[in-house]
Amino acid sequence: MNPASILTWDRIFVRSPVRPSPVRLSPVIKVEHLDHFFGEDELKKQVLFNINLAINAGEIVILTGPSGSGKTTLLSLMGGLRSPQSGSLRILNTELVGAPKAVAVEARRSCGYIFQAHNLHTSLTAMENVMMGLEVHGTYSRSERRDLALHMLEVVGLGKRTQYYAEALSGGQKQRVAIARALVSRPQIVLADEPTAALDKQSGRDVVELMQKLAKQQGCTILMVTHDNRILDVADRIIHMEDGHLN
Ligand SMILES: Nc1ncnc2c1ncn2[C@@H]1O[C@H](COP(=O)(O)OP(=O)(O)OP(=O)(O)O)[C@@H](O)[C@H]1O
Repeated sequence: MNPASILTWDRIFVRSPVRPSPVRLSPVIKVEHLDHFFGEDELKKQVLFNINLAINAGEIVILTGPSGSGKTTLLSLMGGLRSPQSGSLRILNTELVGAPKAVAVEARRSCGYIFQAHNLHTSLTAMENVMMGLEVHGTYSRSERRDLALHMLEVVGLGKRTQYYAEALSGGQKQRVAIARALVSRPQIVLADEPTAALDKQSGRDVVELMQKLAKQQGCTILMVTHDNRILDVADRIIHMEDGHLN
C-alpha cells in the first residue's frame, strides 16, 4: 500500500461522519423471529423460518449453506433492499419491520454492498464507479472523492486501471471495483454475497484480508456469504443455513 495514500485516507476521514459510533456496545444487526415468504395465495412459499441472530460491531461473520437455502434473501432484508414481513430486524438499532421507506433508505446508506452481480455502471470509469460510493455521503469535495477512490482502487490492485470503463474490465476486475465502491465510505456494515467468486486465489485472499483489516480498524461489521473454503479462516464466527433455517 502506498504510504501517501494512507495519509490521504486518514486526513480525509478525520472528519468523516462514518466513524465507529456508540452503537458499538450493542449488536449492530439483531434479528428475532424473522420469517420470509415469496409469492401469494397457492404460490406462497416460505423461504426463511424463525431466524434469530445477533452480530456485534467489528465481527466478521461468514454465512454458508447450499444453493437456495435463503442466504441472499436474508442479506437483502438486512440491507434494506427488500421489506421484512414479520418478526424483528434491527440494523444499527433501527427497526426495519414495518418501517417507512425513508428508514429503509437510511439503513441502505449505512451498509456497503458487494454482491455476486457487481452492478457497476458500465458506461462509467472504474474511478467514477468508486466515487459513486461516496456520493450519498455529501460531505466530500470532488477532489477528496477522487483521492479516496484512487486510494481504494490502489488497495484492490487497480491503480493503473482507474480510467478504464467498467465494460472494458474482466469479471474479476469488475468485482474488485465493486469491492472498492462498497468500502470507500468506510461503512459500519458490509454485506457481501460471494465477494471472491470471480477472483483468483491470491486476489481473493487480498480482498478478504483488506475487508478483515477494515473491520478490525474501523469497528466495521462484515456479514459475508461464501462457498469459498479458502477464506473461512478470516471469520470470527461461521453460521450455516439450511432450507431457510439457521443452525
Ligand atoms: N424474488 C423471488 N421470488 C420468488 N422466490 C424467490 C425469489 N428470490 C429467491 N427465491 C427463492 O427463495 C429461496 C432462497 O433463495 P436465495 O437466493 O435466498 O438462496 P441462496 O441460499 O442465496 O442461494 P445461492 O447460494 O444459489 O445464491 C429459493 O428457493 C429461491 O428460489
